[in-house]
Amino acid sequence: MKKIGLMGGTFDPIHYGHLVLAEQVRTRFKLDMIYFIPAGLPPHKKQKEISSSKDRYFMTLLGTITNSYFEVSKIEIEDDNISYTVNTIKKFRETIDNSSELYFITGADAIYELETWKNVRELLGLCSFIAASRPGVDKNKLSEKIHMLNEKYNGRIIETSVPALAISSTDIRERIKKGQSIKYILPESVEYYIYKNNLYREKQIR
Ligand SMILES: Nc1ncnc2c1ncn2[C@@H]1O[C@H](COP(=O)(O)OP(=O)(O)OP(=O)(O)O)[C@@H](O)[C@H]1O
Ligand SMILES: O=C(O)c1ccc[n+]([C@@H]2O[C@H](COP(=O)([O-])O)[C@@H](O)[C@H]2O)c1
Repeated sequence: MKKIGLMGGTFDPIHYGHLVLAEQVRTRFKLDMIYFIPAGLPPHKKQKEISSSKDRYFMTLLGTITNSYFEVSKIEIEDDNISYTVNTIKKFRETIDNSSELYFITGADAIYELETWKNVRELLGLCSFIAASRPGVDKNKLSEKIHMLNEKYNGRIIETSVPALAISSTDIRERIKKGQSIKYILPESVEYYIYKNNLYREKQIR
């Protein structure tokens, strides 16, 4: 029986917060593999403000390339519909062995929004969730929230903590706009990709 982690995100861009979370969870929960799934059309983000799925896919590929336990899945970016996790899990299940266990990995912020996700009851019946603390999130409140969700939906949300990295994609995009350094916040290859493709810069006024 295999234990497979799924790490969904917009990854605009992928950064060390995502990678540390995934690696810590992989080793702690003895997962055989983690699939990073860049969202095609992320349900809760303003579509026109996000980078193309091609750029986010390439950055996710570059960012995960040095870890042989990490793969990148095109399952959401190849689909023109909104990337609802419940649909992704069902589709992903069709591609793997029936006995495999699926663990959807998220940061604490996603847990607070979970009840707004599509078909949350069905979703929690399809896979376990691993919810990691994230800087700025109160751990007691997170535990209470997880307890409440598990009771209400008969879910399997497991709490874990990872080394706190106060990094977000939003902050990286802001830094680039302001011309500040992003070195050591994300993999160098991703940093190069961003500069080479001129991502996240204000439009030039001519
Ligand atoms: N620094 C971090 N520590 C722990 N979890 C994180 C961190 N950054 C992102 N995550 C988690 O990774 C998943 C994907 O996140 P996402 O791609 O939206 O990144 P983000 O940095 O939160 O992006 P944005 O700032 O654009 O909202 C989410 O479940 C999120 O909670
Ligand atoms: O299924 C949903 O309704 C849903 C709503 C919001 C977010 N998600 C998923 O949660 C993951 C993190 O989302 P985000 O917006 O923080 O990058 C990503 O895989 C999204 O597809 C899923």
